[in-house]
Amino acid sequence: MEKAQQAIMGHGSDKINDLAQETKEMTSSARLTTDYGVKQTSADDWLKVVSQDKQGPMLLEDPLGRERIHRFDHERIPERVVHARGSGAFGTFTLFESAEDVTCAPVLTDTSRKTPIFIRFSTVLGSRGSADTVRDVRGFAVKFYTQEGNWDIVANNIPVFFIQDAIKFPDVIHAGKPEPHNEVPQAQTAHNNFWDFQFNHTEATHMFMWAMSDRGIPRSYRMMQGFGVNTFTLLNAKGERHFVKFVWTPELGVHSLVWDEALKLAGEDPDFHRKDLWEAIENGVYPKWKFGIQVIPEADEHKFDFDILDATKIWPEDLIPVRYIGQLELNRNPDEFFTQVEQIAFCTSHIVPGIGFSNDPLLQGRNFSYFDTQLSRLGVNWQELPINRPVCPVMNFNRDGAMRHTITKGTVNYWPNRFEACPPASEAEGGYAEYAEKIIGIKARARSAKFKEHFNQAQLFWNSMSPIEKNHIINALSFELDHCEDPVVYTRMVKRLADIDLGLAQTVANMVGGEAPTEATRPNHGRKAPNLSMSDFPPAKPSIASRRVAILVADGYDAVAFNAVYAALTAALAVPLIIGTRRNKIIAADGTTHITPHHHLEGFRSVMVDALFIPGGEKSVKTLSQSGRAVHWVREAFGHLKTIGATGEAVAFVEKAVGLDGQIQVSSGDDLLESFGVVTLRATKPDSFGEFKEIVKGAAGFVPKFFELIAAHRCFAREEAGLHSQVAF
Ligand code: HEM
Repeated sequence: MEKAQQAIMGHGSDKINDLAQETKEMTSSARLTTDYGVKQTSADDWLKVVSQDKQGPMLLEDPLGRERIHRFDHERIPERVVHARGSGAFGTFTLFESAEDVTCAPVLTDTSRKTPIFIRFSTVLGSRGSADTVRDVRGFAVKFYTQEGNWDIVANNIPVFFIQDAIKFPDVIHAGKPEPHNEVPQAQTAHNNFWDFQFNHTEATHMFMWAMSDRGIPRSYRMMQGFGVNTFTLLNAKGERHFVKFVWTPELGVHSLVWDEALKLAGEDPDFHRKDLWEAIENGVYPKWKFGIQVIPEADEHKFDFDILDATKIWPEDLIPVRYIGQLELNRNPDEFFTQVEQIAFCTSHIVPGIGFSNDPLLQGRNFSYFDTQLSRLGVNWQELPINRPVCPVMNFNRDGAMRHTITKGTVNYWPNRFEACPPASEAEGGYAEYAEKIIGIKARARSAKFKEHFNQAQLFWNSMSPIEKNHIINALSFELDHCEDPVVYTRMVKRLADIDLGLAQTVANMVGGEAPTEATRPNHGRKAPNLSMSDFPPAKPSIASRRVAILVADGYDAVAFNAVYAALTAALAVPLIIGTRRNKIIAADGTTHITPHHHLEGFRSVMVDALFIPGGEKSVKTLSQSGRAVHWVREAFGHLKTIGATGEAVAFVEKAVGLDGQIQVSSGDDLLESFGVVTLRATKPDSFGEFKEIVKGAAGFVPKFFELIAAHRCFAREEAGLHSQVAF
């Protein structure tokens, strides 16, 4: 009942209210019926001809039995041909600043509006049941249910694409998906065919650098940027046209997993991103993104050394700054996965008046592809499905087809008709008017000259990375090419890297085999651009909200330290997770206080949290130090650059577990010490934890220091000093 009410009142958008008409509640007062509405007396036994021992053959006559099996047999629909694995949520788009100078679309000019949205996140290559944390591009598709009709930005978390022309899409996807002879590997680019294609198809070079960067293994969907990738156009009331790219940036900053963590999560918690999104929304920590536009006046189309219609190129922000004008917020989880997340269908061709296409040849092909694929995935009437239907009236002469819902009254189904029923709208009435673009040309399979340059921006991207990000790209390429068994593939690919940077090519060649190039095939131009490195996006307000923090305990733990940290984490809207030696009650050192852990050491693993705290307590710490699994928790968290906090007797435990012979400093008394993301305080008093108010730099007290480090996401100084790689985990 509460949920039904929430569905109506909840984040009360037009779309939620629309869906409420279609939403049913399963309650104890409801009774089991067939699909045709007849109440059923049994859910357990098929109708049979029975003898006295109640055994006997089943009767085909039983409509309930047959209906149950029929319906089950046909439950699956084809999964998406790409982006099959995903999850999503409802939310709101709020406009802060009118963009009426460039567009007349009310969704981008009317600041009093709140537009309902649904966002679906996805990986690209894996099938529907594959793991969330694989290295891949992430889909970031947004449906705006505007008053003028649905507007879809079918975006990714990477601003460029592998191909310039849609005709190549089947090739790039075939090359990345499991190989055709043995259907291996699942949801991976680390195989011969993917890298064979990357070598042979040089326009993909810029994109594969992004995919090999940390952007390919996000910590959370909530910590990724979104990019519309393709070039669209905006039309203002004066009839002027601008080229536009859409981009949005998360409030929480842009953060990634580390590779070993991503690999392990794929096995230990394959639903990691799906659960993360769900948990944050359930806890009221709503993910938010600043929504922006990059705009180029029509007259400036040819002013750049790249073609602004080429989807393998970014528009560098020092040349074309992002103008942030609004906010996307997710604030409501779906009620049912299938009817909402699986059945939602996006189309790049869905635009509203004030927004138009460009001659971007990737976009033009996408405009055909999405609509077409929805026909085979969902059927011709897919736009009538509750999640897909607009919140404004739909009225036309499209008719019939499988699963048609709408009942349209009247005697005519064509235009023009003698009743003047349902005429086209005038522009003044909000009718979509195409921009009158002058086109004179010859019919040819051709691309503009600037499309043929494939390496400048790959270099720009590489040059703009921080040293740590560069290391991670080298490691990613070294991993991927190590999985290519065919020497032709990896020896050619390392040569290709010399088109980007000689040092990069030499280091990777050394790791994966193949002749290390001795000179750059193409000198590095040395240019950089802002906002390509993930480190360019620190959150405006540091926060640990929604961060998962494990607290490791055994019998005899220090309840004062535990309570102080647990309460502070809760106050900071983080998610404290008590990890015990067992899930049954754990008794504190005082012999009376106790807690019930959320998980036990074997059931949960350090990869599922952002940070670790171990309170003192002689007996508890002794038990933990004798547990190989507990030691592994500490080492793995250290190896994955996570903040580790320890107090009392746990300080010595952490020092020993990490075992770096004094390379990290720990507290020896009442001195609070932070060393490479390890915060320790050996001698604690009830007031030594410090009070949590807000996260500030250089705060005093154990808790504020611990939180400051967690808010920084990971301790990269540990990696820079080469400490994490000395620890076995
Ligand atoms: C700029 C490059 C591209 C981006 C950013 C992109 C993004 C996406 C996203 C986010 C989805 C998942 C939608 C969802 O969540 O349901 C998707 C699905 C899909 N994309 Fe793309 N894509 C790109 C290029 C292409 C091209 C060039 C084609 C074909 C010519 C294509 C065909 C498809 C198809 C068929 C689906 C499955 C749609 C469904 O079944 O619902 N994409 N794409």
